[in-house]
Amino acid sequence: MKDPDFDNSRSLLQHIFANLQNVRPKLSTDHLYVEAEILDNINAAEATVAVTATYLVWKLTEHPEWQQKIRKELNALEVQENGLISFADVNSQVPSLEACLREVYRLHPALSGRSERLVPKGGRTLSNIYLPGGTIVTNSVAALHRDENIFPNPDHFLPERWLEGDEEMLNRRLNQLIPFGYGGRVCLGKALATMEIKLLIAGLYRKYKTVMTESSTHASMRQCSTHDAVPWGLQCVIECQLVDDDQQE
Ligand code: HEM
Repeated sequence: MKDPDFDNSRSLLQHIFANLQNVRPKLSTDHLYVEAEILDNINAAEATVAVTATYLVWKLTEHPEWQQKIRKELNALEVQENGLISFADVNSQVPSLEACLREVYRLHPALSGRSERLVPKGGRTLSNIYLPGGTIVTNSVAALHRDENIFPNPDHFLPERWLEGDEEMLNRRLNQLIPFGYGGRVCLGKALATMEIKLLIAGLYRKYKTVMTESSTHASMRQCSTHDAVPWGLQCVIECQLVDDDQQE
């Protein structure tokens, strides 16, 4: 049987070609352009997810009590016929994982460098400063994410800040959490990245616990750079130990 939605859907490559043919027919065979576009997407999707997943595993290893909370919530989920739990359930019924991931997005954004924007024609006044049209402006993700008025004890990994408190404060925190950028050029892979990371963590911590090794330390895990910001030590070495079914916390 044919699925009309699937038959009508296009791959990214088909979109690029269709767009080129409609808008810039002369460039329709410009392979360099297409290659650059594809490489751009691969690059945007690869290290960002790896860096975020690495720091989430590291933070959970440093804070085993959060591993236990996540595992407890995962174990309460229905197991499907294929032996797996569904992403819909992981996404909606594991609040501890959501809270830990948000804390990692806040403390260790994979990209915290420039996301430039151009001030529109006519200029704009921001915080009482007039910016002429055409000015390139940017923001500081680190300053927003470590604003102590919104995130008390900003340098500490405190997932509970996403699970407690009144709704107004939670919304202010969410509004100030922008690891994927903001506005018209916000990251296109935000939902995919979050799905990949949550499924990875769910798969790992349902069966295993992770413990520290001597090879990775607070110093070696310091984040460097603002673009695909990997740890200084260029690695995160932890040990995975199978959790015995009888010893499930
Ligand atoms: C945790 C993982 C990721 C993080 C932290 C991240 C972060 C970002 C940031 C900060 C931007 C710039 C947004 C802006 O200028 O406001 C961006 C853009 C982009 N990202 Fe991601 N990203 C991630 C994963 C992905 C994935 C998995 C894909 C694709 C499958 C992807 C595709 C893109 C694309 C295509 C853009 C350019 C959007 C545009 O300019 O219109 N990203 N990302």
